Amino acid sequence: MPPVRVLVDMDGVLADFEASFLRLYRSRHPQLPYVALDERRGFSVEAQYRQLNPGLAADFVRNIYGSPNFFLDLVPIPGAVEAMQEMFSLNETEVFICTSPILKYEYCVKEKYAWVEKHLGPQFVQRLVMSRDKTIVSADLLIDDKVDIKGVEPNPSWEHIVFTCWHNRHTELEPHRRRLESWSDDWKAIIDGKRRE
Ligand SMILES: Cc1cn([C@H]2C[C@H](OP(=O)(O)O)[C@@H](CO)O2)c(=O)[nH]c1=O
Ligand SMILES: [Mg+2]
Repeated sequence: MPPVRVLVDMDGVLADFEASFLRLYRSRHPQLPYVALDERRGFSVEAQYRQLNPGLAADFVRNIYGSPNFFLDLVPIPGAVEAMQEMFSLNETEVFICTSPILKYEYCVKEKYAWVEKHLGPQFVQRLVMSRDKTIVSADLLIDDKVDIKGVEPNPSWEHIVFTCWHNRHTELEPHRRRLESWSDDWKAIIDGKRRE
């Protein structure tokens, strides 16, 4: 039987983008209104902050996650590091990290590599795929918090498993779509299910 190939997203799945964003935003702008984590709706942080405060300058929110060390200092999502080490050691399983850099890439790209080496080790630095378009990367599974993943390939090879995150927990999915609620959820059963397909 061929191995099962799994792509694991980084922000929102391995690294806690939302919590770090809020912490840095509040420390820089303690006088401004903010969106609490359990009030987050929709993938784009910027879109929701703009709704709250339409007068925000174009790069006001983007400057937070475009800052040096933002991506390097992201805290791992609970259970993520352990799950990745375990997934890496499974027989007949190929695991890769698949992440999109932000367009203001100066710090982000290098820091994503450094984060992976720091938290997951050099074996995962070799397994880091950076692409703004994940539909062209081939695999059996993509575990990702972004509900709508679009790109040039209309029929990606992977099944997208939605990783539950602050911004998507209220999103209703079409009945055929599956979620991984957290790293305590049974990710091994999802991989084993793919082996039998
Ligand atoms: C702008 C923005 C980016 N991101 C993350 C997702 C992408 O990483 P990843 O593909 O690892 O989830 C990256 C570029 O969009 O930044 C958010 O999670 N929320 C946002 O509002
Ligand atoms: Mg993500």
